[in-house]
Amino acid sequence: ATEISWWHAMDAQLGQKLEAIAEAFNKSQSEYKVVPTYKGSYPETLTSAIAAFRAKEQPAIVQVFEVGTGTMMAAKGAVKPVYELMTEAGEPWEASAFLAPVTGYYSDTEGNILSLPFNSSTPIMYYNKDAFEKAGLDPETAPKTWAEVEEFSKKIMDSGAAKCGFTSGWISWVQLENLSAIHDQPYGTMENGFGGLGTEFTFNDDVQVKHWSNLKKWADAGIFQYGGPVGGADAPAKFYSGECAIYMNSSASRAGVIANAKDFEVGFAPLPYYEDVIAEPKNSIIGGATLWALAGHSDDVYQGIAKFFTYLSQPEVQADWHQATGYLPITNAAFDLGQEQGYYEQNPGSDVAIKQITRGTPTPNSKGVRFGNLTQVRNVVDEQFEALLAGQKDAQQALDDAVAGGNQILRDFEAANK
Ligand SMILES: O=P(O)(O)OC[C@H](O)CO
Repeated sequence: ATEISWWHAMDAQLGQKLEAIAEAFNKSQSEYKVVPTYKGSYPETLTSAIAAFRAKEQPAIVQVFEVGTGTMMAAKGAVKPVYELMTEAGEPWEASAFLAPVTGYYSDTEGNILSLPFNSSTPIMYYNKDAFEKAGLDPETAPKTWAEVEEFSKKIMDSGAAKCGFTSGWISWVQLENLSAIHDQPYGTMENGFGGLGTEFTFNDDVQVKHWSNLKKWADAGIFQYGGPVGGADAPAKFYSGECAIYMNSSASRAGVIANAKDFEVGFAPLPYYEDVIAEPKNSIIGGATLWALAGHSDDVYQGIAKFFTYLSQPEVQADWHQATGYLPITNAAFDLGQEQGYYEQNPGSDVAIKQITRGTPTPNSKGVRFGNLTQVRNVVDEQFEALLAGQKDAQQALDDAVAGGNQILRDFEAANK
């Protein structure tokens, strides 16, 4: 069989499920063999793929997180766009089969999908119902606003139900990029980078400054505990162990929560918002990753990738992956299938992410953020957030410095992609 190498960044429950899907595809036919390899975190996987491409040892498929999209789109000679791959391979391909927020993010200006939106997510809120109950709060009522997050956290801490109010994965994604989208604030110019190169970041405006000031205040009071840079590796354990009663992270953290938060009931809710800023929060934005086919492989390999992508897009496979992980059902048919199966009714909270990412009418500020080298920009955001927590600067200064550092990265990206 022709081997199709697949580099990915999924570990623990997500990695096991991914391996099982590759295995099922391999069993379903005998011409192609998909060989998945775990390459570390999302940033590590992207870096490995770029290095491999330069050494002409690139895998057939690489999983790239959403913030790597701008970089991949600019790397024209390095990728094989999915719409082209599917057409050339004669595989049926309907862009309209995919959920609108997903297709919008991963398409070029002509509306062609460039990578397969295999695992798209959006951040949500998880909470410890038992801790809520112990604190005299209604376990069925999650905090809706940031004011309630603060109020509930204080009650939880004062009653001894938990040591900390909340923690969060991915500060940049959850507490800055999504914060901006939900409150209909631009993250940068030119429709958050969708308009092309020549963009500037603008995430140092009032709402972001207010939120980061609050996070610093809440961190000092012990209400908020920082989960660490990039994905926030320390955040999940703080929730699983009962230390923090509220946890904000990817909808795909659901798999880990279900497997590890065994000692209490978990509630699922949309992300909080500032009611004095917006009465009806906008949709949250996409995260997770897509699968990019890379250039430089044989026709036979491309034929196999196309067959595998068709397999991954089938309603049964998609619905199974979505239900096992918490990633969004990326096709409308996979969502419909889940409804027919009664999945959402039987699993309360499993549709929070879908409802949140599709609520209201998206604005240019809530379509997503797509800039070149955004991976590096996130590192700058993390550094500035840590400087804020360390008391080296206030929120305005930290965000101003993150914008200045981010803009420099954008200029470097433009210079390299002229
Ligand atoms: O944890 P994931 O896979 O949903 O990804 C979270 C972020 O979007 C990564 O940039």
